[in-house]
Parts: sequence; C-alpha cells; structure tokens
Amino acid sequence: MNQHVRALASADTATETAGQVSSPVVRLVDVKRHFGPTAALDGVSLTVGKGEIIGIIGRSGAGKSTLIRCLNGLERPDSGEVHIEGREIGRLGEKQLQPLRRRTGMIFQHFNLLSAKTVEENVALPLKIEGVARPERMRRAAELLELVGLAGKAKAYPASLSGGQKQRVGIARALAARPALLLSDEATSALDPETTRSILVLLRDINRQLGLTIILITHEMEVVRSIADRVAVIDAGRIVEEGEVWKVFADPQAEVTKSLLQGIRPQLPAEIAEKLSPNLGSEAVLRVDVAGEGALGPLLADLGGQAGSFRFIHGGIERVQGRPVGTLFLAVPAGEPDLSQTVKFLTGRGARVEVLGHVFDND
Ligand SMILES: Nc1ncnc2c1ncn2[C@@H]1O[C@H](COP(=O)(O)OP(=O)(O)OP(=O)(O)O)[C@@H](O)[C@H]1O
Repeated sequence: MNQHVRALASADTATETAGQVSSPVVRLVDVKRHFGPTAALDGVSLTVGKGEIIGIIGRSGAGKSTLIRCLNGLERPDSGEVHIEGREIGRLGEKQLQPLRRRTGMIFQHFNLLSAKTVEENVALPLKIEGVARPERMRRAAELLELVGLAGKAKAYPASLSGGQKQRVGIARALAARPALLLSDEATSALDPETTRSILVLLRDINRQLGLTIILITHEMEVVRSIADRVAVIDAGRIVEEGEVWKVFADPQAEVTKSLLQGIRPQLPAEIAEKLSPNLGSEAVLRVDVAGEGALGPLLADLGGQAGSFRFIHGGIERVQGRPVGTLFLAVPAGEPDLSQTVKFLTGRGARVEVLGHVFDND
C-alpha cells in the first residue's frame, strides 16, 4: 500500500470505528416501486455487507436503474425499506438525505464530468459543495488522482482524456467525500474490453485497500465474473437468483441467469448441435457442469472406469473467484441402462447433467 492509499485507508477506518461495523451497509426490505401498471421493483429484499462487491445484473427494463435510484435517494419506494448504514432513507426529507448521500459515491456509464473544469476540480467538486476549503480539497484531489493512477493529469481537461482515464476521474470524484458505498451504474459499458479490465482491476484494488462496499449495476456477466463476490439477478422487478458468483456460474437456476450466461459459458458447437436428434442415435450428448477444487480430474477418470467409453466433444474450465468452474460436452453410450447409470454417476458426484440429444458415433 503506498503512502497515499495508507492515509486514505486510515481515514476510512476511523469512520468505520465510529460507525456500525457489524451492521450491513445496505439493507433493502421488500422494496416496491410501481410506475402506473409497471412494477419496476416488485418486492426486492437484499443485504450487502461491508467490503463486499455485489453485482446486480438484469436485462434492459429489469429494474436496475430504479433500484440504484432508490439506493441514492433519488427515487422513493412505494413501500418497503431502504437502509444505508443502518438508517432508513426511504422516508427521509431532502434536507435529511443530503448528509447521507455523501456516504454514497456514484460512477456512471458516460462519466458525467464537467467539461469546463479541470480534472482536479472535477474530483474536488463534492468537497467544494460540502464547503471544504480549497487547499484541503486540492490536497485530497491530488491524493485521489494518485490512487487512480492519474497524478500527472490534474490540470488537464476531460476532453483530452481517454474513456478509461475519464472513468478514473469519475472514480476519484466518487471517493472524494469518503463514501461507505460506491454505486457503479454500467460504469464500464462504454469502454473497450481492455480498458474495462483495467477499470475493474482498479475497483477491486480500491475495494481491498479501503474496505469500500461496491454495488455494480450491469447487464454484462463478464463484469460480475471479473470482480464481484456475490451476484443478484433481477428480472421484472424481482430478484430471481442470488448467490456467490462461482456457484451461480456453475449452476444457474433461473432462466434469465442461464440466458445472461450464454455468451460467456461454453456452448455446444453449432455443427454438433445441428446433428442432435431427440432420441435417435448411438450416443447421448451430455452437458456436464461441474465446479470446485479437484472436482473435474477424478470425475473424468472415474467416469471412464465406471461408464466405459466416452468422447470428449467440447468444453473448458475457467476460474471464477479462484475456483474451477467447468462445462463439458460428452458423448456417452445411449443405450439403457448405460445412459441412466452415467447420468446417475455424474449427478452423484455433484455435477449438473443435461441430456441434450443423441448422435451417431460416426458423426
Ligand atoms: N419514470 C418512469 N416512468 C414510467 N416507467 C418507468 C419509469 N422508470 C422506469 N420505468 C419502467 O420500469 C421498468 C424498470 O425500469 P429500469 O429503468 O429500472 O430498468 P433497467 O433494468 O435499469 O433498464 P436499462 O438497463 O434499460 O436501463 C421498465 O419497464 C421501465 O419502463
């Protein structure tokens, strides 16, 4: 940890000691918000602990923006409770909300920087609004620009920066008032994949160094996979699935989660999918999802021993939150009872198995 980060971290630890260390940073209880006949939020309950990174993912129109607006007090729920650091904000007046809003920093898809102000002035703006004297807010801005890797850009204007640099300024600004919670609203959606990765690494570093709680609103599973500890999937205003990221990746339950994962989990190659028949063929094609340390090697070795021959068609293993998560496509003898026994063997070893169809082994 460099000197600047250490100073930032100790300041935040002081805040933490004064606050409620044990209580969650965010607690939503049965939050509902309707717009006419549309239930943008239809009974959302969610708890986010200190230092956690949670991804809230859903398709367009699922309710993500409404949720984030309830969290920063811009939207009031029709019913239910929104607690930030133990205080219920859903019913507070605008004046009472102001100091609490400072506990929440926010970064945006299009950065929302003021083009007529320099980078350091943008970063210092929340402190200016708070009435912090200029020398102190410039000192803090310099500290934050160092943290986000933009120490040399203090006097630059936003127009001269790349998208990634603009988002770094956005992050520095969001941290200026030492928030307990950072809300990220599609913050990497406008960035290319490499820049996205560098911004996500920065968010992860800040989370670790400052113990900052981060809520990432996104429609990209890639973002969730990269840095979130936990994921909540929202659909039609409801949280339809929630859990540790690696578990949800390994064994998604809700249809919407499966569909959001489709782009980044291995799929059966199209030329084999085309040949699949519902019941005709000498081999059954299985999709086998398996997760956890040491789960895969012994599984395949034992499968060969117990179920006899199998063909490995396609698949791969990746690491999510440091744990192996694998998807394999296997062709196994289709006759009964062999097929049932193979499926039973695999599920008995903790794998999720789906019979996709049949092929002939000379295909
Ligand atoms: N102010 C509003 N007036 C009327 N309907 C609204 C309003 N805000 C949101 N909605 C509706 O509520 C639902 C949820 O919208 P919301 O913007 O929260 O979804 P979202 O997941 O953020 O979508 P996107 O990813 O496209 O931004 C949608 O059907 C939307 O049309």
